[in-house]
Amino acid sequence: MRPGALPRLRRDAFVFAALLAAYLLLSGFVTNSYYQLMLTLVPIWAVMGLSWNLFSGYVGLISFGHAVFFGIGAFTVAHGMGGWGLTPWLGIPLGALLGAIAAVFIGLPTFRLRGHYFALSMLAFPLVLLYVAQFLGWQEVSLPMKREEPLLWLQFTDPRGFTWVAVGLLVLAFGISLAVENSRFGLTLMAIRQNELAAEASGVNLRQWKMLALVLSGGIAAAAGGLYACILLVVTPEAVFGMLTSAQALTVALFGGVGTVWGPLVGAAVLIPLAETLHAELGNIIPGIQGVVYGVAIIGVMLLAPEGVFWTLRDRFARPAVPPPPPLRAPAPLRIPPPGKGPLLRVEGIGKSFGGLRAVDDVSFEVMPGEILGIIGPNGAGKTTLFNLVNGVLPADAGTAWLDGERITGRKLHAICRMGVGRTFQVVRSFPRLPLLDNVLIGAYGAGLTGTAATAAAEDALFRVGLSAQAARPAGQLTNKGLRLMELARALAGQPRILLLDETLAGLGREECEEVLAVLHRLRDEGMTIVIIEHTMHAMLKLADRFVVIDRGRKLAEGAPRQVVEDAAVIEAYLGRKWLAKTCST
Ligand SMILES: Nc1ncnc2c1ncn2[C@@H]1O[C@H](COP(=O)(O)OP(=O)(O)OP(=O)(O)O)[C@@H](O)[C@H]1O
Repeated sequence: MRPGALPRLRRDAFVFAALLAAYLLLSGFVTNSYYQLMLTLVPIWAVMGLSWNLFSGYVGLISFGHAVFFGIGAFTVAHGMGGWGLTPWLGIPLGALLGAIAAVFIGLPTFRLRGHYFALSMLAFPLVLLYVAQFLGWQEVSLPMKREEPLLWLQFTDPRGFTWVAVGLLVLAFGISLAVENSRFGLTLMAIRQNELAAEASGVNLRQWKMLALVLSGGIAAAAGGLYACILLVVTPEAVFGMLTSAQALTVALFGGVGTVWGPLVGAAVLIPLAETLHAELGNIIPGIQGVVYGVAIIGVMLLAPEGVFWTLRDRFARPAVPPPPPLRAPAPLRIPPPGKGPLLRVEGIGKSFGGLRAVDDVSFEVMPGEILGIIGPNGAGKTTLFNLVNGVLPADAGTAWLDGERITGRKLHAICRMGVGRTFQVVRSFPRLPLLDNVLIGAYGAGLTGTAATAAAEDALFRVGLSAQAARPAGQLTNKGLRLMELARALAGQPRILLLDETLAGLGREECEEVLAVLHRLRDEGMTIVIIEHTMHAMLKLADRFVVIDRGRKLAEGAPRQVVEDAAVIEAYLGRKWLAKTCST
C-alpha cells in the first residue's frame, strides 16, 4: 500500500458504503419492473466502467474492445447453464477466468502497438468473436428456465434480487479498483500512463504491468457479462460483442472521470438511467437512441469537463487538504557498492543511424567512479541519442557499453535501470494531482523496492534534493525548478550507481541554477557518479570534472573543462569566439 493511503481508503470505503445503502433502500421502494431493471443495469455498467478504467484509465491505452471480455463472460454463463447445467455462481467466475485468459492472448500482440494503433487494434477482437459466434450458430442462446431454485440459478421472480447481486459484483469490482489505486500496482500503472519511456527508465517492466492490468480488467468485464446474461436470459452476439457494449464501458468512465474509482460510478449513475429512460419513451420513434445519448455525453464532456465530471466537480468544490510532510530525518547514506578498479562506465565505439543520418558515430569515453562528466555540443549533435544508447532506450548499431565491467548494451531499458543506471529526461512529466512523495516512489518501486523500504528511499531522495518540506504537496504546484529536482529525486530513489542527467538545468534562472548545482555537488560529495548533458556553459564549468564534446554524432574533443573550451575546434563548432572572449574577460 502507498504511504498515506489508509485514511483515503477508509474514507472512500465509507462514502461508498453509505451510497450503496441509500441505493438499496431506493431499490426496495421501486415496484415497477422496468425501473427495477434500470437499477440493476446501473451497477453492471459501473462494473464495466471500472473494468475499463482499471486498464485504460490507469495505463492510458484506450481500449475500444472491452466488449470481447463482456461477451466471453455472457456466453460462458449461457452455455454453462444450458449445456453443462452449471449454476451462474460457478459460470460467472469461470467466465471471469476465461476473460482473464483471453486478456493474455489479446495483450501479447497488441502491447507492441501504441496510441491510436492500439485503440484500433482492440476493435478487432470483439468483431472477430461476433462473427465466430454467428458462424457457430449462437445467434440466440437462451438460458434454461429454472425458477424452482431462484437463488441457485439466479432466476429471481422479484427483480430486486438481480439488483442485490449486481450491487454485490459492484462491491467486488470497487474493492479491487480501490486496492489497485492505492497500491504500488496502481502507481506504477499511472507512471506508465504519464510517460512510458520515463517509467521504463525508472525500472518498470512495461509489458508485465500492462498485462496484469488487462488480465484483471478482462476478468471483471467478463464477470459483468456473465451477470448480464442471467438478467436478460438470452444472449445474442450483437448484444454482447457489439460496438455499443465497448462504447458504453468507455463512455461511463470518460464521462465520470478516468483514473479514479469514482468516475465510472458517476458515469453509470447519470448515463444509464438517462439512456434507458429515453429508450423506453422514444425508442419507437428514434431507434438506437442510447447510442445518441453516449455520443452526446462524450461531446459534452469534451467541451465542458475534459477530465470527466468527477474531477471537474472536485476541483471546483473540494480543496483537498494537504497533509503535513513526513518528519524530517537525516537520510541513510547513498547505497553505492564499491566499484571495481577501472572506470564505472565504459563506452566503446558506440553508434546509431536513423535512416541515412548517422546520429552517433563511433563514440568512446569512460567515466571514473565519483566523477562528473559533462557532455556538451551543439543542438542536434547526438547527445541525447548517446544517452539513449547507453541506458537502452535505443538499441545500438555498433559498439558496447559496460557498467563496472558488466555489459549493458543489448539489455532492456528497465533491466539497465535495475543494474544501477538512473536517468532523467529533457521533458519532465509529473503526476500533477499526486503528492510529490508518490511521484518519487515510482523510482523506488521500479528498482524493486517495496513497502517501507520504498517509502524510506523516496523520502531520502526528496531530502537530498531539498524537497522534503513539500513531500505531501501535489506535484502540480511545483515550479520548473521543483519539477527538475523531483525528477532527480525519482532517479535517486532507484538507488542508482550512476546518474545520466539530460539538461537538468534547462529553463532555470541563474539563482535556481546555483541551487540545483549545489544539490549535484552534494551528491558528488556523497560519492555519486554523474554524466550530465547541458547547454548552460557557466554552470557546466563549475560542475564538471571533465568534458566530452560531441559534434555531428562524433566525439570532437575530451578533457579538462578549461582546456576543452579553449580548443579551436570546439570554439568553431559550438562555443563561438564571442563566448570565449566573454568568459576570459570575467
Ligand atoms: N528517433 C529518431 N528518429 C530520427 N531521427 C532522430 C531520432 N532521434 C534523434 N534524431 C536525430 O538525431 C540527431 C541527434 O539528435 P539528439 O536529440 O541526439 O541531439 P542532441 O545533441 O541531444 O540535441 P539537443 O541539444 O537539441 O537536445 C538529430 O538530427 C535528430 O533529429
